[in-house]
Amino acid sequence: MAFPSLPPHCGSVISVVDMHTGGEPLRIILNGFPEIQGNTILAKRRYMKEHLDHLRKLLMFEPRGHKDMYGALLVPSELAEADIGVLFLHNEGYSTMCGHAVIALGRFAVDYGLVKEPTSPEMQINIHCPCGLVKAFTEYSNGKTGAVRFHSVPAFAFATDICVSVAGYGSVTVDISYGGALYAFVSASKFGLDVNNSKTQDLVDAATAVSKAVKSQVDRSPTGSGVTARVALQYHKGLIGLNQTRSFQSGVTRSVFTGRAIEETTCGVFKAVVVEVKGHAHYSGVATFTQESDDALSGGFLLR
Ligand SMILES: O=C(O)[C@H]1NCC[C@@H]1O
Repeated sequence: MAFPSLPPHCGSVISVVDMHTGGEPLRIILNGFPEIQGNTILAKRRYMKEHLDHLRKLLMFEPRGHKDMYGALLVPSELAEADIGVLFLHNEGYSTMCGHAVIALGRFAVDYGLVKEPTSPEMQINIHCPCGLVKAFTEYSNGKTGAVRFHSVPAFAFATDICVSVAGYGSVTVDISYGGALYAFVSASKFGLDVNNSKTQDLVDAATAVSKAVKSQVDRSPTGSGVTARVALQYHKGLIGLNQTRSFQSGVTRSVFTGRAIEETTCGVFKAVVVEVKGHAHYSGVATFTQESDDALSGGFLLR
């Protein structure tokens, strides 16, 4: 059936491009947003949180999104070497780093002409994230973008063998490591679980319990910043050397990221490493979202 004309729309209209990286969604905002004020990326993040949080909920929550939706809002950066700046959005707020988003943005920036004439076999894109400058390298040949690798901000083991009390599970030993965001690592076997074979909900329940004690989460993809933090932790423990590539598979989607420590560095008082993470992102859609003034649910809601 052919529709002769579009129905009338009123209220705000926001256009997005949807991608996913190993199954983890990313909604990139194309237009329809007001200007984000602030002289630095962190000031812009605060401005968005204080003045435009309703737009995060509009795009991340149902009926347009869902609890696990992620978003990227491109903003100008104050760093001369940055090609683009980005704020990351999700169901709870604004993260400092999002590796799966960086992988998707590596393609998007080239495909949407946000950076100068692409070069083959790879194009470097400097992405200013709230955690700092992240260098993405996008494969490019015959006019097509491919896999993306990125170099993290310095990553380091923050604390190891920390005992935390986890509701319902008792005392659990965790390692805490930074990969642009802080992660707590705990062996699934301590919960009688296996990341490849256990039910996702059981893993989520265990991670949520640990999260309540030390803050963490379970992801569809292997998690870019999580892989970064994990490689830094393994390097710190002497389990891997420089340039030793490890593969990390999502127990949920089976998608794979690779990670390796490529260089020693420091971050304040911590011995740190620059970690390279590589993965694939794909486009999944283009959408224009609208909001009607008489829709009581138009601001977004979450059912779980
Ligand atoms: O890849 C990442 O780093 C992100 N994925 C969802 C949670 C993390 O921020």
